[in-house]
Amino acid sequence: MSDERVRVALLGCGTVGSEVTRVLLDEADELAARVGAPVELAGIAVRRPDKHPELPQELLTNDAGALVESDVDIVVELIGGIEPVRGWLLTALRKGRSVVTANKALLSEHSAELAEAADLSGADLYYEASVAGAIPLLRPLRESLAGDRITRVMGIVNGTTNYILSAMDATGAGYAETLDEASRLGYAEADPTADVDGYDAASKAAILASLAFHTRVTASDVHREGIAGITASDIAAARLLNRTVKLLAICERVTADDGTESVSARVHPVMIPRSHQLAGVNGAFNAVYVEADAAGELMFYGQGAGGAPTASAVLGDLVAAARNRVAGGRGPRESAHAALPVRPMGQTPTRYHISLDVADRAGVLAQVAQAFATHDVSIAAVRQRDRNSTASLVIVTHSAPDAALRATVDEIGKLDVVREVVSVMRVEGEDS
Ligand SMILES: NC(=O)C1=CN([C@@H]2O[C@H](COP(=O)(O)OP(=O)(O)OC[C@H]3O[C@@H](n4cnc5c(N)ncnc54)[C@H](O)[C@@H]3O)[C@@H](O)[C@H]2O)C=CC1
Ligand SMILES: N[C@@H](CC=O)C(=O)O
Ligand code: NA
Repeated sequence: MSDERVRVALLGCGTVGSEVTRVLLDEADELAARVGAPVELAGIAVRRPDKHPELPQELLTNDAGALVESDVDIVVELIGGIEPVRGWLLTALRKGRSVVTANKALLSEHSAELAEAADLSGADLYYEASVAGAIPLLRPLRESLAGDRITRVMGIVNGTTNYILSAMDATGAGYAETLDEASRLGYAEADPTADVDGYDAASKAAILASLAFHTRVTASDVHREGIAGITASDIAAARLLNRTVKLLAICERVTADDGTESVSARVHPVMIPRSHQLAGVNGAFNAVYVEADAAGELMFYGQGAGGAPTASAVLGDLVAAARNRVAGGRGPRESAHAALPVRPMGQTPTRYHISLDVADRAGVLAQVAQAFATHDVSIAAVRQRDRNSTASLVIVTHSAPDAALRATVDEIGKLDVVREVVSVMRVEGEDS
């Protein structure tokens, strides 16, 4: 074992940071054996040191900037958000300190400048915990699959919304009470609108698309819809079709007829058949499918949120960065050479489920069908149920550009014969 210590600065000691601290202090000998040198916690930046009587007081500071500038080898950032963290991490990387972070909000907007700063000094930048919590997913994309051609990454990447949707589906629980529970359990972001409005999943989709397609994709490139608009009617409409509702991140490599390639990345609620493997992913669990030319289909599953699971991924990165310090060498650098354009959502082929209450009289179906024909959208299935003077129509389309599907829904909503558009949602997967 090397005599040289690897000195670690920890920024933030909340849900995830407190679990990382516990392991660093309690499992110091074990970590040293794995790294090949002692790993020393040099300081912990917290907002209010007086609020942390449980931590070694000599390690605490409220000056994260000064801790980053001090004599440390690795900075572990578990505060979250973009500023002031971005400045601290750029400073750390420019000074040659390796960075381990779980901060998807920052990475999905600023990974290019962080990667450039890391390259200039030769430092490592690791962020396994930023997507799908404990699940080893970014390392497989960056390393194990680096020789393959990935075509699709799709899955459930936000634990909070999956926890809420699972509860709504299983027990009919209300949205607000379930969100409070997800926050109490440490799954939700400090501002939970990042979860429910899909920002967190969009950040993760940007990170996944960047790694999968060797292209810089930022959160603003990702089409984003959250679950705030999901109602009991949507859940009931899905149930009638033996489907359930999940918030999915879908990243695809799209090849046009002329062979040119682009990338599509989107986050939105989707109805999937109950027989689909993602339908059985409940609570704060995440699951991600990766499709690659040679590997075929791979599935990654596990705890996507929570202090201890996320700390597992952070500590794995910390050990990797520490080993590089001790043995020399670097982790994988940014790979963005493909620089594919991002395809707008309107051009992305999707399929819709549309549930309508319509007047129960002759010619209604023809008017509705005409709206589909006008936008060149073909219908895969129609189901009708009569209720007094109203009928309920459930329509599932074939694949069509999303813009055409949206235009069809707008037109249908304006028809006199349509009393209410009850539910509109994209669908994935075939009914068995
Ligand atoms: N909680 C989870 O399940 C997961 C969280 N993450 C990410 O991990 C990071 C941390 O998340 P949590 O631990 O859940 O958040 P948290 O809100 O529990 O902890 C953040 C801590 O940073 C502290 N902080 C804020 N400003 C500070 C400053 N200027 N100096 C020192 N400390 C400061 C806060 O007081 C708080 O204790 C975020 O980037 C989050 O997105 C990633 C995966 C899962
Ligand atoms: N708020 C996030 C935490 C993990 O990334 C989630 O709910 O998934
Ligand atoms: Na992960």
